[in-house]
Amino acid sequence: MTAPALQLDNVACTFVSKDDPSQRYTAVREVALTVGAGEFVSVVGPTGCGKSTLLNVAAGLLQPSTGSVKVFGEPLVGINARAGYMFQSESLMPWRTALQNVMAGLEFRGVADAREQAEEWLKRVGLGGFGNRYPHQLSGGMRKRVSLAQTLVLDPDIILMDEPFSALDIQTRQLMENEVLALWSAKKKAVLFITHDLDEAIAMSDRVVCLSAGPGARPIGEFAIDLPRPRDVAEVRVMPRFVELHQAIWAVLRDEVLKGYQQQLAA
Ligand SMILES: Nc1ncnc2c1ncn2[C@@H]1O[C@H](COP(=O)(O)OP(=O)(O)OP(=O)(O)O)[C@@H](O)[C@H]1O
Repeated sequence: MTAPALQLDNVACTFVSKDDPSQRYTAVREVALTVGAGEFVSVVGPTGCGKSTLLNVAAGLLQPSTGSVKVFGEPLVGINARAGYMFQSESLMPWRTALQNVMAGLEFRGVADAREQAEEWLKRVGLGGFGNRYPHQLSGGMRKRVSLAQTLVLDPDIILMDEPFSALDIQTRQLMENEVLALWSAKKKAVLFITHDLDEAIAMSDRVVCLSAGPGARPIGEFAIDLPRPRDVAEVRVMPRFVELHQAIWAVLRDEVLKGYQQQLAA
């Protein structure tokens, strides 16, 4: 049996409290999470529960306080070199054109045909004619496409996405979600996708993992999404099975979301 792309075992992350440095805050604890090679897994949970923290652990940007992280069976040491990331915030370099942004990682690696590969990826994300534009000359959706090309051009075995489309309007967002699914199904990389949007999680994923509210957030439910593929994220939402899955997952998540919301109000 091949090792999972990503395996978190008994992971906990404790931070020094921002309000009172003498206090410690345990964001997540007892987290076991696996993403199989080629599997698309989403993590959903209330606001502030620790979703980004887990993604940072998977990326190797944050060392967990306890527990272990394995990447294709090997213990993760330092940055996860087999993963590419796409974050919520803009990650493009404003002084570089779209093409130069997509090329940057390949250049850094010393790849000889960086320009050709970057041009190819810009075409794949529908921006063939826009390589010479600077980020400020592109729409929000286009900038996300450039980010996507920038991530995928490096051909990572694991793709880590932290609410990548949350800033987009709903139509652009659905287009991007479908594009990601099409690209993913062609290459079948492992994806760990963080979102607070349950509809998006169900529409995209093979599996949805629910986290409890913090402190000490941990997985409290896991659901296999047995909807047929290929999927159109807008069409799949009206399928009876989608509605059933949504109800089942929301039943697990609802109280936790309320708890998370109340904690935010109290903070
Ligand atoms: N470096 C840090 N130092 C102190 N506390 C932190 C640090 N990083 C995260 N936290 C705390 O850990 C908790 C989890 O944060 P995290 O950003 O992972 O949540 P999230 O689920 O991604 O939130 P959201 O849904 O709002 O994006 C929060 O209470 C946050 O304030």
